[in-house]
Parts: sequence; structure tokens; C-alpha cells
Amino acid sequence: MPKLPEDFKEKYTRLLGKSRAQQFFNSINDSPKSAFRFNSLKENHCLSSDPKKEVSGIPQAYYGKISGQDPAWVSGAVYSQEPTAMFPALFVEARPGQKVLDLCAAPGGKSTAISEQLKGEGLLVANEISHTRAKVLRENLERWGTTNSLIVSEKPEKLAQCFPHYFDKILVDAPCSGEGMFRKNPQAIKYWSQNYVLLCQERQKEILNAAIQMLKPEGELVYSTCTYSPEENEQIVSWLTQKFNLTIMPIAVKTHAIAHGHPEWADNNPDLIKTVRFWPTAELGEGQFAAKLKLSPNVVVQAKISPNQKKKKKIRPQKEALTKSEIQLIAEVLDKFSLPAAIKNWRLNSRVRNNHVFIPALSDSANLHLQILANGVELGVLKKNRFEPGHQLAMVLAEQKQNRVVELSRESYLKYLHGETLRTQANETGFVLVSCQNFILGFGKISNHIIKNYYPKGLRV
Ligand SMILES: C[S@@+](CC[C@H](N)C(=O)[O-])C[C@H]1O[C@@H](n2cnc3c(N)ncnc32)[C@H](O)[C@@H]1O
Repeated sequence: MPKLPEDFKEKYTRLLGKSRAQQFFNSINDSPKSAFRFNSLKENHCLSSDPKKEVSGIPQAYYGKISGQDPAWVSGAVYSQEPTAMFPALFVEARPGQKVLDLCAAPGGKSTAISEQLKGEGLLVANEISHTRAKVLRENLERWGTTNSLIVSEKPEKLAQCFPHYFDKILVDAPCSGEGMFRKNPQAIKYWSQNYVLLCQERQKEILNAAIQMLKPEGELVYSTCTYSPEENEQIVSWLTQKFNLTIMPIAVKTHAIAHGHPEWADNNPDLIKTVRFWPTAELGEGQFAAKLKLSPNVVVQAKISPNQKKKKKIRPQKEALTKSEIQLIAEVLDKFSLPAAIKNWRLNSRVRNNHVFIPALSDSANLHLQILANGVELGVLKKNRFEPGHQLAMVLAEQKQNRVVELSRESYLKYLHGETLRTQANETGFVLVSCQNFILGFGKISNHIIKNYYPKGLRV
């Protein structure tokens, strides 16, 4: 039983009343809930054993654990995520073609869900301030088969200079005091203090200040935390409505296990009742809060790029379009596969930079002077007189039924993940997709019944 700090218990007894508070403290002793979501962008959805219990209110989500070594996980067919953490992305309700920002995005649970909503059309800017965590974000979005994301690692203020009033939707899944994670991560209890809660509140205001500058008139902001404290939840939403031209929107949810926000824990604005809370007592999952707000149509929109940016040296566009001979080399590989819509027009849409061939999600990104980890889909690398397809391309090809696939046994699968060369009975030669249990894992290249391993070195186990 994790020992809860006395101030924490006093605070929630005051807020909830003795009996509800006791139920709440007891629920923190129960086991945390694990769940996973299926990837609607990918072809294959059959696990080795059928998942049993659905997460109420989330399409294609089930309770249970999927190991990080399961072919379903490695291929990006599933994402392991705490059940209540699945909701904020659902509230974003992005439509294909829209521009969406996930401002605090790593490890990427919510970005992967938003990319499913966009279905490859429009733009997802996924930002993570920590460079180490941003790398994990990149791996997860790549595995997911996302084609239209710009992955960046910047402070929110810096992003705000580049994207004034640019986005239709913004998700701020804010760093918080993590009270909702106490039973999943008892270490979080050690960090808890009322001062820490207030410190988190300050940081949330800074992040939101930048976020609002990037929202289009009539754009929508989803704000979420995994904590219970009113200071980081209802009080932040009150602050947002007082400081900016924002109104609180209703949130449509299809689960009974959801509670509403508490106007009396903030400035008594009755609209706060439209915000939502997940309590562990409802047994859906861990603690969460979410609010949805809309910016007025009458905000003053600033210039496109800030003076700061204009002063920066313009990066001259390199020769980036493909030459005829480059197209020929790439076509020798790509023409053998069935291409999903997002990459079908690769001949026209591809760019080459330092021999890397990619279809950008945002063109002219170099002049933004941002730390960009990935822009769109990397198709592969041009080498001397040949083209080597990249891992991200394999993950995108998994969105469509493919014929050039070599299915591995469980034993060979583990060898593939280690980076070993494999033997095969297959008669194909050249690049093939490699799968296990029909989940596409990456590329291999066959010559004389030997599969050369193209699983990326950085992902090998
Ligand atoms: C709750 S986590 C995000 C989880 C993520 N949305 C997901 O679903 O996988 C909050 C993230 O905010 C980042 N963060 C911390 N301080 C920040 C700041 N000042 N500005 C922006 N992001 C920050 C953290 O590194 C962390 O990755």
C-alpha cells in the first residue's frame, strides 16, 4: 500500500468529504489498469489470443498487456496505453486535412491516435521539449505508419514564433504533478507536495500562453493532465477563460465512467461542469482531467513570421526534386509494392536532402530554424547506383495488403530483431517485407535464399 502524504489526504478529504475521500484513497491501493489500442491505419488486426474486455468509450481498445517484443507491438499494430489516457486525443476530434499540434507529445500515445484521425491528410506537428523523449516519440510515430507528421523538439515559446494562429486544433497534455499515476508509479508519491502542485501550475500557464498564440480564430484547444488537483485542472481552465478569448466546450463521451469538473473548486464559472474527470473509483483506469476550449473568431492575428525569425539567415533551397535517374532507381524498388494513397505520388512529391529521399509533411521547414527530428515519410536513401528503402517506408506499406512478404517463424523473428541474417525457402530476390504472425516488421533483401537484415540498428534487441 503506497503511503499517501498527510497533506494530500487532508486536501482531498476537504474537497470530497470524508466518505468519498476514503473510497478514493482505497482505490489508490488497487492494481493499476493496463490496456492497448489497435492501429486503424494498419492492415492486420489479429492477435495470437483474442482480447477480452473492451475499454468503454474508446474504439478498438482493450484491457490487457502486450509485450514490447510482441510482433503486434513491434509492427505498430497496437499501442500500449493507460485506458483513461486514451480519451484526450479522442476529444481533439481532428478531421482529415486539418493542422493539429500536439505540444507535449512524447512518448506519443496521443499523437498516434491523432494521426489516425487525420488519416494521412493535413499536418500533425508533434513536439516534445526533451530531446531524449523526442527520439522515442519519433520511433513510435514511425512504427505507427504516420505519414504527415513534423516531429520537433522545442520550447513552446519558440514554436509560437513560427506558427502564429496556425493550428485548427491543439492538444496540451501538460506535464503535471501526476497524482493520477500514484498507483501505477508509486515513486510519484515521493515528489508530491502542495508546492510542487503550484510549480506545475506555473509551468502549465507558460505552456498554454504559447499554445494560445498558435491557435487559429475559432480553433480548439484540448487541455489534459493526469492529476486530480483543482489548481492544475479547473483553476487552469478558469485562468484560460479569464485571460484569453476562450469558451469552454462540451465534451461528448460514450462511457458512464466519467465525472464532470467542479466549478466550486475554481471561480464558480458554471461552464466548468463541461470539463471531465476520471477517478480511479470508477474502475476505468487511472486519474485524468480534460477540458476543451474554443477561441473566439475575433482574435487579432499577428504577422505570419515574427521579426525574430525574419532576421535569421534564410536557408537557400537546395536542389531537392528527384532527377530522372533517381526516379528510375527508386521505382525499381517501389514499383514492386502496393503503395498507400499518402505515398502514391512519390515521383512528384519526394524531395532529396543529403541523399535521403522523403515526402515532406511541411515544405520549406528548413527556414523555421527548428530542431526537426522528422518531416513526413522517409522513403529511403540513394546510394551509388541503387536505392535502399527505409524502415519508415516498411511501416507505411503495412497499411496496405502486400504480396512481397516473407513470413518468419517465431525463432527467425527473434533473430530478425537481433539483426541476424536469415535463410529462406522463398524464390524472390531483392527487397521484400518481413513479417511474423502476418505483422509487417521491416525490410529484408533476398539473394540466393539468404535474407539480409534491414531492421534498423537503433531498434535491434
Ligand atoms: C504527460 S506527458 C505527455 C504524454 C504524451 N502526450 C502521450 O500521450 O504520450 C508531458 C510531456 O510534457 C513534456 N514537458 C515538460 N516540460 C515541458 C515544457 N516546459 N514545455 C513543453 N513540454 C514539457 C514532458 O517532457 C512530457 O513528455
